[in-house]
Order: sequence, then structure tokens, then C-alpha cells
Amino acid sequence: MSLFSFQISTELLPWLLLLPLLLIFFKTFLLRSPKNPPPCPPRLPLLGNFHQLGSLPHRSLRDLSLKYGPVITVYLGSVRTVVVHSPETAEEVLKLHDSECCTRPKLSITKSFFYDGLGLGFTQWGDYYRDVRKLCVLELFSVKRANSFRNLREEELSRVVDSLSDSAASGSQVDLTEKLVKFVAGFTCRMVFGLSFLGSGIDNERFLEILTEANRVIGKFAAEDVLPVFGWIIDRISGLESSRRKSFTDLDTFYRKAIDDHREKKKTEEEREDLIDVLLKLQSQETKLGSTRITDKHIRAILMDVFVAGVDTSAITMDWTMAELVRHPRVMKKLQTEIRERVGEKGKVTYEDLESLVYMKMVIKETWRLHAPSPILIPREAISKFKIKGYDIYPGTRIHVNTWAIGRNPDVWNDPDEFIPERFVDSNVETKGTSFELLPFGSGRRGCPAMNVGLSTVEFTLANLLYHFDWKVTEEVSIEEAPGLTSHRKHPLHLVPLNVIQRKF
Ligand code: HEM
Repeated sequence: MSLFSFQISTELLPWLLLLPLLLIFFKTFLLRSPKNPPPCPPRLPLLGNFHQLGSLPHRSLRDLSLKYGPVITVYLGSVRTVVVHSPETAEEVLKLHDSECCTRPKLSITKSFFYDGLGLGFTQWGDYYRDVRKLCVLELFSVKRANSFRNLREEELSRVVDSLSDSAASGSQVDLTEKLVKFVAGFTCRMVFGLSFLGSGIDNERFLEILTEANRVIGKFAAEDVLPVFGWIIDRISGLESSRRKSFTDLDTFYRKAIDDHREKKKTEEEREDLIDVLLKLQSQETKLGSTRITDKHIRAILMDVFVAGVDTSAITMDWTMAELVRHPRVMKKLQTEIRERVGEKGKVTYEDLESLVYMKMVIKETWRLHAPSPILIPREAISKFKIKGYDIYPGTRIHVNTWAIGRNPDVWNDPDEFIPERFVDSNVETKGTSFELLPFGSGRRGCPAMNVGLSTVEFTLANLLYHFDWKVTEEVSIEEAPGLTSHRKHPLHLVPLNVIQRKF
């Protein structure tokens, strides 16, 4: 009896092993195929169209859309995904059908990095999400709150200007890419942790190191998200799972210490309220998110979003802008003339000056058009059935907006690959999510809730760097992109600052 049953099981073994694959095949190709889907390039069993994406998916998808049209279906493994590539189709997704696709897919990173959906960016739509978003918009990222952090930004920037002045005096080259990311991280740390925590033992350099590592790890593709049955095994073998776990634990430990520290220490009168103070106050007032009161875990999840979503996006915007400016001396000169004429001999650009720097706003728009910080917006997922451009979109479909492709769409822009800020003269294209040809902050219910903070950082910093210094190029400035969730330049920007106007702040 035992021998017989052993024989049966060895005969069945190969079939048992094949069963999950067959199930995926049936589910993918036979059962779930919608009737009128957007066109899909030929795909492979199991991999789907995955092999066609390459290391810079926004570019490969744009190339596919040139052949198949502005709305395409691609299968990432077994996951049906629709990608849109034109302002009209982006508007259908982000405005017309916003409420039907404003949830996020359940990604492995949500669970392992974003506290299982307790934050904002990777959280599924529902009462809980609506409450966290409301809390963030009203309490953390409001215009009033953003204005209250202006002095912090100015103080942090004065350090950067001083250090650049030293480099200018000695004629030495600086790694501007690194300086910019350190500056934004430093400012964000002070906005979140406040000065007392920074003074009491947090190691700024170490924090930046683990944040950089977190962004690298988050940008990595997880097999579990496209091969639901056995992808997790691949992630284990490749080491992705353990590097995510380590990176998460490193950041989480910082947040725990910061929260404990805030509870223990009483603030002096002069110390400004930081974001942890705000969140702890709401906790003590027994504010509810969904049906639960705010716990420390909710606070840590919100902090994760602030650091992951806020630092990289602002820093890379400034990095790309400076790279394009040194590659286009005409634009650089025109912009510096605008800033220096407006500001005169004041010795600093103030926030009040920013409104009048019209050409600078065009330069930033042009940078975002060519180098969208989030070249493909964070994925959405269809909640109910609707149509895009007449094609059926079924519940459960993942939806991506390729903002990089829209920015270079020749039907929308003349000379789409050229850097020409003047294209925005007399144009009503703006950046806050109502012009679907330019979407640096996304749009709709999932659009960036902190654009005031991001825009202030970018404009104030760039204006000051261009007011105080001229910039000498000593090596070719590459605009090659690095792979990742956000669009980094591949090589650091090395420039020599030349001191022109001394700092008076
Ligand atoms: C120039 C700077 C910034 C840019 C270009 C930017 C861009 C974006 C983009 C493209 C999205 C995704 C929108 C979508 O999926 O439709 C997003 C979401 C988000 N951003 Fe920003 N962002 C910036 C600054 C910030 C800052 C400073 C913070 C926080 C302090 C922040 C927090 C968030 C959060 C929490 C989300 C997720 C929103 C949600 O899913 O509900 N961002 N941002």
C-alpha cells in the first residue's frame, strides 16, 4: 500500500509542479481576457510583455505606443496593465474616471515598506485613505504650514551657499548632485524632526545614507508583483526581500527614536513646531483615521511617505534644471539676468521675489516636460469597468500614466526633444494638475498633496544658486538617465561655482 501510494505521487509530481503554471496560463490567457481591450503587443507565456520593458520602461513603452497607439495593454507577467501616452487619455484616467481608478494595486512594497498601507502613496482607496489624505493636506502640507517652514529652508540654504562660496574661493569643483540631495534631506529632516532631535544624536550623514539606499531598493522591480504564485521565491533568491527588510528596519528605527525623543523632551518657546509635534498633538487629541485612533505606527507610516516622496523628487528636479542650464548657456544667461535684475544688490532672493521670476518658472516647466521626476506615475488600479478612448478597462486592471512620453509627444509639442523654455510664453499650461500635457505632480485624487512644499523648495533654491554664482563646466554634462522609480541623471553633476554676489542672509 505504501509503495503504491509512493508510485502514484512520483508520477503525479511533475504535474503537481506544473499545476500553478497551468493555472496562471488559463487565468491570464483564457479566462480574464476582456472583450475590447486596448491593443497589446505580442507576448510570451508567463513573462507577458515583461521582456520588452528594458531598464527604462517609460522609453520602451513610448516606443510601443508609437506602433500601437496612445492606449496600450501590456502584460507584466500575468498582470494586465494599461498604459496611456497622450494628454487626452491621461485626462480620461486622472479626471473623467478618477473615481473609478483611484485605488493602488496591492504591491509587495506596500506590505514590506509602507506599513501595509497605513501611509498615503501606496494605500488603497477607502475611508482610511481619505482620512489620512485629509490630515496630511490640512495639517502637514497646507500653504500655512509650508510658509512656517520658510525660515528653516533659508537657514539650510545659507549653509550650502557658504560652502559653495568656499569652493568658489579655492576654485574647486563641487558635486552639485550630492549637495542638492543633502540640502533637501537636511531641510526635510528639520521640518520633520526639528532641531532638538538633530542636535541630540541623529547622524545626518547616516540618515541620508539609509534614505538613499531606501530609494534604490524601492525602485527595484519585485518578481512577486508580476508572478503572484512563485515570484516571492525569486525575490528571496535575488536578495531583494532581505535588502528591503534591512532598509525598512533602518528607517523605522530612526522614526521610533525620533518619536520617543519628542515625547521625552519638552520644547523651548523659541523652538518651532515640527511635523512629529503636529502628529503627536493629533494623537493626544484622539483624532481618528478610519475607525482607529492614531498610533505610533500610523505616524511612522506618514513619515515614511514624507521622506520617500519628498526628498528625491525635489532634488532631482533641481539637478536636471542645473544640468540643462549649463548645457544651454543662452538660457542660463537669460535666467541669471532676470534674477539679478529683479533682486538687485539685496544679497539674497526672497520668497516675495519668486512670483516675479517669470522666465524661471518657464525653465522649470521645460525641465519637467523633458525630465518628469516620476516618468510613470505610481500605478492606479481600476475599481469598476469603464472605457478609455472607447476601449474597455476591467476592474483589477493596473493603470499607468506615462508622463515622460506625454512631455515628448510630437503631436503636443514642437521640437519635443529640444530644451526651449520660451515655448511657455503666452501658454496657459501649468503644473498643478489641470494641464494634462504637463503632469510633474500627477493629478486628481492621487495627485501630489505637497506640491506647495516641493515648488517652494525648487524655486527658492534654484533662484538663490543662480543669483549668487556663475557655473563653470569642466567636463561633458551627460543627460543619460539611471533606472529607478524616479528619473535620476546617471552621472553626478560636477561644476565649479564662481562667486558673483555675496550672501546677505
Ligand atoms: C518637486 C517636488 C515634488 C514632485 C515633482 C512630486 C511629484 C509627485 C508625483 C508625480 C506623485 C504621484 C502622483 C500620482 O500618482 O498621480 C506624488 C505623490 C505624492 N507626493 Fe509628491 N512630489 C514632490 C514633492 C513632495 C513633497 C515635498 C512631499 C512631502 C513632504 C510629497 C509627498 C507626496 C505623497 C505623500 C504622495 C502620494 C499621494 C497619494 O498617493 O495620495 N511630494 N508626488
